Amino acid sequence: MRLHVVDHPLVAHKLTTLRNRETDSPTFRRLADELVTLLAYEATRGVRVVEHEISTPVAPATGVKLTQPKPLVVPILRAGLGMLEGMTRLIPTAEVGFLGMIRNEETLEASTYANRLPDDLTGRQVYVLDPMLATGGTLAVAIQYLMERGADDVTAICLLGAPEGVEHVRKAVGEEAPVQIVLGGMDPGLNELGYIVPGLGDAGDRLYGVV
Ligand SMILES: O=P(O)(O)OC[C@H]1O[C@H](OP(=O)(O)OP(=O)(O)O)[C@H](O)[C@@H]1O
Ligand SMILES: O=c1cc[nH]c(=O)[nH]1
Ligand SMILES: [Mg+2]
Repeated sequence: MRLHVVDHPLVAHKLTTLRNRETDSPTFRRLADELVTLLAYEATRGVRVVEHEISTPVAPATGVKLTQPKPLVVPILRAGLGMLEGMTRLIPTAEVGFLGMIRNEETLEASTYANRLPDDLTGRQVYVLDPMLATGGTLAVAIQYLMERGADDVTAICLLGAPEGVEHVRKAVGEEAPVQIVLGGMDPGLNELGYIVPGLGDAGDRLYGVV
């Protein structure tokens, strides 16, 4: 499993405003959207392409195009939905599947309440979207599930992560797994409620309001 923490001043600048408790929901949504596009640019360096012959107005040329089947993007509801548009702006032809997952706020265990994915993911390259990687319980379950269904290359894009979460996912999927985690920032740790510190609070609530 590979970890890439994006080191870019624009990402750090946008993350700072995102974290600020004074930032309202519309601004939070816009920033999450902008951030995912920046992170996705890094996260898709390994997107699969094949050679493609075209003719320019001047001469024949060999370029590349995305392979078939197209990459699958999987936002983890609810908060991951706030990253979907920014991702599909970069890969408009990607297919989109959905996983609805919720973390029990007492036990911190993740459970799945919705699943709308292609049945067979054999050989698929999958991009998972979830703004927060805290204990890692949610992401570990999601990645293991996608790999059980056949995905052979999984990249998770998260706005913020904590070392505990990264290590949990690493242990769950295994060191050699074809899994990559791309983070906009890595915070020092978690508090006793399992929240990332300093973090940004509850990403779902900040995107969509408290339910
Ligand atoms: O790494 P973990 O400890 O598992 O925590 C991270 C998860 O918690 C949040 O979702 P939440 O359960 O709050 O659901 P929501 O998106 O509906 O708010 C977040 O969006 C992640 O999915
Ligand atoms: O800090 C955290 C941890 C889990 N989920 C969130 O939305 N934020
Ligand atoms: Mg939440």
